[in-house]
Amino acid sequence: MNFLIADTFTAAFNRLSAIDQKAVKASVFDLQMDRTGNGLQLHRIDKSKDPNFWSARVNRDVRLIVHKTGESMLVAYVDHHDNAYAWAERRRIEAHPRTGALQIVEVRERVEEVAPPAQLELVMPAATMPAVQQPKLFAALDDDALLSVGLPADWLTDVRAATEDSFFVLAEHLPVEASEALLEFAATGRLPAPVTAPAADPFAHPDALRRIRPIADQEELEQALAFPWEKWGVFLHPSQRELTDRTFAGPARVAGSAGTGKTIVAIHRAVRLARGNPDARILLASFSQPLAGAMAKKLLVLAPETGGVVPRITTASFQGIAEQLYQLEHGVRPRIATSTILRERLAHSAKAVQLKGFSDRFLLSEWTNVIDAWGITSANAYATVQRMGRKSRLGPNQRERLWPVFASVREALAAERFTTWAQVFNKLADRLAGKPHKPFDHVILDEAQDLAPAELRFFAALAPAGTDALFLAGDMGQRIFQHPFSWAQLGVDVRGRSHVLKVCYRTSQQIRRAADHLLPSVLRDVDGVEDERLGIVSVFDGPAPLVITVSTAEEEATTVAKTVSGWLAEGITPAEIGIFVRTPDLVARAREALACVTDADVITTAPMHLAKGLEFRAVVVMACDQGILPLDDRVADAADEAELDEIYETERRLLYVACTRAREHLILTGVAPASEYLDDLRVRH
Ligand SMILES: Nc1ncnc2c1ncn2[C@@H]1O[C@H](COP(=O)(O)OP(=O)(O)OP(=O)(O)O)[C@@H](O)[C@H]1O
Repeated sequence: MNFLIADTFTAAFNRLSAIDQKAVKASVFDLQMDRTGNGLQLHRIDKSKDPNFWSARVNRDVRLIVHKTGESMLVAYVDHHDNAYAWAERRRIEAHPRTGALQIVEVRERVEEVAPPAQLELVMPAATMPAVQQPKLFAALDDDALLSVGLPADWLTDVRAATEDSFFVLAEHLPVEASEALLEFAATGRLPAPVTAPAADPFAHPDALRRIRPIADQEELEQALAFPWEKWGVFLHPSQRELTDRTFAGPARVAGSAGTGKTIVAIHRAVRLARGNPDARILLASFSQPLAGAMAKKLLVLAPETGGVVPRITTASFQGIAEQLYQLEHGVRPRIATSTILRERLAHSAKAVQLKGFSDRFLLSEWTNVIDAWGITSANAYATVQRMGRKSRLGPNQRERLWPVFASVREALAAERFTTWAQVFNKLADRLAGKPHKPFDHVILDEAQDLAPAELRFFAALAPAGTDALFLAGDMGQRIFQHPFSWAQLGVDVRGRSHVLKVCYRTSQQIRRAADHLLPSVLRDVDGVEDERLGIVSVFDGPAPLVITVSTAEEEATTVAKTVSGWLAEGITPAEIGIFVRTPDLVARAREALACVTDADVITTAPMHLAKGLEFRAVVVMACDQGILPLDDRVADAADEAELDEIYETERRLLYVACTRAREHLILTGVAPASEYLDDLRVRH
């Protein structure tokens, strides 16, 4: 007999007190050992429409709801006595007649039972909103189309009557595959192709595996109950599972907007590869040490078994792993030239050759993004380099004049035993290329959109080329540190092996939609790989983000303090709040605003660049003033119109990253005249 648990059970389990949870765990373990349930006093739930629902006694008050057939025992729900019964009385578990996926269907009897739609707050002030009757979102879809995406027949009428505001309330009652497909239809006018059933087994359908997981043994059960709030540890979206399980003949990439679970896929994939081959050595790396640390923690959730796969998965930051390998080779850490040193050496060399017409900023940027990034070591190489991502054109004469400056800086740095990160990565890549044995079998990288050329070369060389060697997770819309360049030219060709995730788990529909207005709907990289950003759906609903422009910094501080205090009063903890500003200097403005707020020291205040990869229940993006977003200093850096465009776009992406850290609440504040980007967020959706 199959033993299974449902996500409705883990979610309900999570809401119980610690004492009740302990008792429930013991009962579920008993049930797994003795699947007849004889020891647990099973009672059939007579009032349920589904004759296979039974209750099992956990303690005086708590009841476990199981669904028992000849072939399977499914742990479906748990709650205090009356609630547990009420839940089971209103559910059916059955294979959907069209898709074949097993579903937990909420029985739909009377239309008025569904709560009226919540009044949604809108970004625009109410006074300026025209009072329009909302169109029915799905009126154009016939029964056949609605059933094809897994909508239970009971809900056809409600869905056809749904408007934009009422749909989210309704969506909570529907199986997720149906609500996601309908949201995608609302966003794009297209219904996604249904997931085809692989076999006659309704439990094996990819949509069923999102909510119901077969448990093979006690170890798996322990893992599933160890961190019930980490739903991703047990239940994956079919598109996430597919990318976790698939074998790729060459380098592959997972893309997707913020919060679509790219990191989750990267971690699952690492564990899957490690479990699949007991000798495999895997690198799971991310942009920074804190992000690598966060992945290491999640890895333990997914593979808690001691002595298991975790020791074979190395988690590290991009620079961290390079530093370790450098140290192994050279016995010392690399002596990295800071940007102050570089600026000083460049100015000195420019003066020595009496170079005119190029600013110090330009020299540093050309050094960092062209000479050093691409490892240019000769005048010839500089004459022909494509200066990828540098939009300003440089003719042969200009390059000839510039080269002696860069050549002398290279010599000066070498003489002082300085190196740069790009040199470290490039040298290690060269060394690895000649070695028959590589340090890893599989390399998985998160935040791949911010890889520099030398870093990509290095990571591509870390594992033997071939099946599943390199897997990259990233979102072009969040590229904030690097100029774009061709991955294919460096041998990392992901064309045909690039997949986009479309379900956003982090950010409410309202916040995600507003943030999406900051970016184009399709992003294309240098190799022509496209990320389509239309049709992304969020799995939950919340208040619309607020955009507030005030006249003075004091007024802004008062607004932020009031908002944050309101969140705290609502039960959001200080650790669940993040405040982001454009530059490190502005962090003081955020701290001052929090001066009178309780437990303010636990609230994260940071520059936007450090927001990457994080998430908070509530976020404030402060100081969105003109001159700050985009940052005047950076705009002044632009060598020409084309470079100016790139700077504007990068600043926009930075704001997108900051906004998409928010799960439920987002507020943006600025002192007038405010950042022009705020107008995009204010657009009525
Ligand atoms: N299948 C899932 N079920 C439930 N929650 C999920 C699932 N997949 C991801 N999540 C949750 O969604 C949030 C975002 O996931 P993750 O950090 O992997 O997204 P991301 O695409 O890497 O985001 P970003 O691009 O912003 O770094 C996390 O809280 C994660 O736990």
